[in-house]
Amino acid sequence: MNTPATDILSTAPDPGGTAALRLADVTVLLGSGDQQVTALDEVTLEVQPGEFVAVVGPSGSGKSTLLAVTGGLQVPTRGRVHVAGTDLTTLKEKQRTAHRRRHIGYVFQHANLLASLTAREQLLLPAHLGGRLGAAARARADELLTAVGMAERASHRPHQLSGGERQRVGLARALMPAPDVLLVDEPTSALDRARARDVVDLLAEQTRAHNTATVMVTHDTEIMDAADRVLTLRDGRLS
Ligand SMILES: Nc1ncnc2c1ncn2[C@@H]1O[C@H](COP(=O)(O)OP(=O)(O)OP(=O)(O)O)[C@@H](O)[C@H]1O
Repeated sequence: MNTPATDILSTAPDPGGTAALRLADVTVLLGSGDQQVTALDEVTLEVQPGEFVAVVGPSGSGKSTLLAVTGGLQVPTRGRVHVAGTDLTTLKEKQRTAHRRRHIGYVFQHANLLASLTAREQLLLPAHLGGRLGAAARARADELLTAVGMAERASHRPHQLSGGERQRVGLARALMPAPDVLLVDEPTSALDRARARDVVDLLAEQTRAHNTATVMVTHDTEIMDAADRVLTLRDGRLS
């Protein structure tokens, strides 16, 4: 009997599908021997463009490992990680770095701004270092600073900004290369409740405005409602 065409199609390899981010059966083992830990255990996750997913989990549940693997900083022991249609696990380190710079934006726990640069310069630095600092980069930086409500503080340095304002600059900087995937690590841990709410609402808004597939890891359960989907990580398993 012939196999119907639909069956062939449904089983055909689909490297990325429509998802901007796709993790398939990702397992990460860390350490060795008696000390070996399963940091991620068969994690499968798809995130569509414009979707904001929050991953909550207690300390040691695998949140940092999930971000490291998704961001191409760490290669999983097993499984596949597709970002913008490319399987990061098949790339050599140099290609992976290039793919990461082009397709992934990162918002850090403490913004990680450079002390000597103004807010605007933080956004322009990669273009400057890459010899691409032209009118288009400047216009994009200004547009993003406006989008995150920081246009009037564009000339301020980090010590002249509040924690929430620094996070806004960090978000604008992450959006500069128009990434397909935005990875966010505990963005509210240094903020009071009102500022945490502002930052997470802004993340949701910017995810939609820029059509990024956003994954935020956090242990802060009060900010979860801003996400489209909330997943829980426990002992390396995602549910
Ligand atoms: N280099 C390593 N060698 C062995 N085990 C490790 C290593 N790094 C992390 N682990 C373990 O892997 C598990 C997952 O760690 P991970 O840092 O991803 O958790 P986390 O949820 O981010 O924790 P936290 O919220 O405290 O930062 C933990 O049990 C941790 O102890």
